[in-house]
Amino acid sequence: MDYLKELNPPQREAVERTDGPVMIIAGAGSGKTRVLTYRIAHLIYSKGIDPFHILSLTFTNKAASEMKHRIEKLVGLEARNTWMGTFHSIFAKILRVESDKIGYPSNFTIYDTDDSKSLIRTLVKEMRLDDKVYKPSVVLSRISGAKNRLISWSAYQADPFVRADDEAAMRPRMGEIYQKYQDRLFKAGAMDFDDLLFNTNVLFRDHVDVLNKYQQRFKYVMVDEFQDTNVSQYLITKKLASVHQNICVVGDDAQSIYAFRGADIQNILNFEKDYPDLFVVKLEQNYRSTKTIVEAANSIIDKNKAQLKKTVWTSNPDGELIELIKATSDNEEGRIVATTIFEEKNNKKLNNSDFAILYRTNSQSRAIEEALRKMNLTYKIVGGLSFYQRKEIKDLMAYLRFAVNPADEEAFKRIINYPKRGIGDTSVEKMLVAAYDHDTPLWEVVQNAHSFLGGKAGSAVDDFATMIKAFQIDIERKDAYEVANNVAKQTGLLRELYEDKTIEGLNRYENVQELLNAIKEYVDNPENEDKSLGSFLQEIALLTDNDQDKDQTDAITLMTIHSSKGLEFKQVFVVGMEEDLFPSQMMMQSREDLEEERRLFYVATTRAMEKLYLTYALTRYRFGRLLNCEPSRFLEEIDGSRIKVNKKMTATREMPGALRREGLPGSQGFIGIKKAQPETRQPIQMKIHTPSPDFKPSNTNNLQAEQLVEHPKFGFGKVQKIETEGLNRKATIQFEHFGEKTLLLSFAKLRIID
Ligand SMILES: Nc1ncnc2c1ncn2[C@@H]1O[C@H](COP(=O)(O)OP(=O)(O)OP(=O)(O)O)[C@@H](O)[C@H]1O
Ligand SMILES: [Mg+2]
Repeated sequence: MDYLKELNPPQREAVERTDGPVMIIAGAGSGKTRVLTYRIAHLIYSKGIDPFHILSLTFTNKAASEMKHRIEKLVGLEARNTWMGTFHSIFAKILRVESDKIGYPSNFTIYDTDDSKSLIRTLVKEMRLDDKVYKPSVVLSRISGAKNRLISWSAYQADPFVRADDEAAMRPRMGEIYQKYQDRLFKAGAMDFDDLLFNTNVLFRDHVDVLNKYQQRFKYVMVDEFQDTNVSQYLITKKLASVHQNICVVGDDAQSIYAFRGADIQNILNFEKDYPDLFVVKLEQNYRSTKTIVEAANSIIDKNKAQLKKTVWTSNPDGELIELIKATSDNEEGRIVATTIFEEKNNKKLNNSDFAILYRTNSQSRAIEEALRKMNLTYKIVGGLSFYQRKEIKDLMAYLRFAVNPADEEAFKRIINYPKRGIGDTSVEKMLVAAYDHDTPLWEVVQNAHSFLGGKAGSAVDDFATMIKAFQIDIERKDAYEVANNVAKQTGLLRELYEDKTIEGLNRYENVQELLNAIKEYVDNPENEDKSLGSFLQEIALLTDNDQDKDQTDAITLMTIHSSKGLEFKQVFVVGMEEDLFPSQMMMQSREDLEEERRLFYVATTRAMEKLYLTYALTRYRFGRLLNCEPSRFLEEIDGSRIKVNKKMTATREMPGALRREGLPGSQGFIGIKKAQPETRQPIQMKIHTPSPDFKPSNTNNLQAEQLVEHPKFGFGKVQKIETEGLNRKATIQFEHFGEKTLLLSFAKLRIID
């Protein structure tokens, strides 16, 4: 077998240099991931290394499974035994084995972001703080930032700089919340995502014998997308590799796009210091994209000051010019993208899966989805509100979580009175307070609740506890599927959904069935040795946004640029190329932030193999308001000779003459385009709006005309007028997608935006 022939000389060198520290920092599409894949194959095949001794850390679990399959093809089934996955999934597995060393049960729960925010909301309420100042998302990102830099709550409280920051932001009690948050997680036998890494560091720091064991096990350590590792991840890898020193990291500083999550470009620079005898490989040839795309991408990233110098070139043909498309509105942008894909598919005999549509924020997908649906083009959304974030799925999962770990407070709050069994909020609060005031495990309180709740609520809690105990006996004896199936039935959850005969109800019922199918699949899969419910739950908790496209249908991929890292598609559409949207207004506080946005643009363009489209709209609904937009400054930064304005598209649309503009960007710049007339919008009957995650109805007593609001079903809108008729106050609201509606304010649930 001559797999080494499929590599160019520097790639081959990186593959063959298996021992000692190696770093590959190279441009997009130059074969970094390919080198890692072949390197593992080479270790197994030529060096006879037991796959069990190889650890490889990837950005998504999907990337890991693709890599595994590729290696399997090269060296056979043995490859399955390599340790491959995201940092979170690998170290969650290790923590499950070693949890007792740090005082956790082995069946610890993993809290997702919703659970974390809900816990923070509870704490903020208990501390009688203002949740507008201590917003759960803000508090969580502060805590997360600290943990990713390995700052514990006590270090946080002791650090005068951190304190000064919080005080300046009028949030002096942040450190206290952090402490309480960790305490509650611990008592609930739960870890959030950041804890998986933080606690691994604690484990390795305090238990040398454990560290030793894993140092011996992982003789070869590899990290893909190294530019996006944070300090916590870097330290884990460094510790693991410190005995054998066989560590290979690959990445591209130009693609570092997770600074906001604590990724630190400094890791690349430190790496050279930490390993003085480091072997550095340069890969310069791009195999992915046409010359046009490679050159355009180079011209973009050149504008960044902070970057390591490197050259990227390709021997691929020039290919087609990049096409720039202007649309009058976001809806028209969607229509143009859909028709273009339709034409390209026919002309070039492409599949749906050859196309990707990338955007800066998830909310942009709506207009695109509508247009694709109208043209009957199959698509899938990666990320966004995923299957496992749906309410009905979270409900059943909460039952399963609680049965496995009855200390799990967030799961408890979700299910104790769902389906309704007459246990009111006050009773629930009483139980939680009892647990915290007397420092008693929640499960013990629940089992004895009748003694202090009494009456109907008391006996309802009794029944609940009996039911959970029966599930726990099941868990000991049966596989995950049998248990889950039984839980869905016994709790009344399936019945509740079955009896709801609306379309949404039916959908929810089917979703729960789908979850049960997924568990069955998990149990039937011979690759999963541990078929217990606990093991299934852990797997699900660690799914990353990119892991959920299991079905094999031929579909166009829609996703944020962030999720597109490492992937490639024949044709790529980057939509919403507008100032304030991309570069994003929200992220732009400094020059560094602009550079990070630019790297994001570099990532987007370098996903394309054959053809790149860039589109922008002149008007767009954002935050419930029709806004005029200006083309993104990034469009002017691309080498003008690599791009053409799609005249056909702009000319065939009915647009005011002043908007039709010909010629290439760059020369005069086209930021000066006259503002568009807002398109007259027809209310479109479309799917019900999904309310914002933190949707909470506002007090509307002082609601006035011109204010922007969000309605849980009709979405965003602007108040036209307020009228009073007898005792009733009515608001007439122009909704973005549902037209004008008049609502009675005593009934309508509205969130006031500003
Ligand atoms: N020597 C080679 N011969 C042929 N094809 C190659 C070679 N090296 C890489 N490729 C192909 O080029 C494409 C890009 O490779 P790969 O995904 O490994 O690049 P990368 O550097 O990891 O990119 P990114 O920075 O986007 O993660 C893949 O389709 C890969 O199979
Ligand atoms: Mg890669």
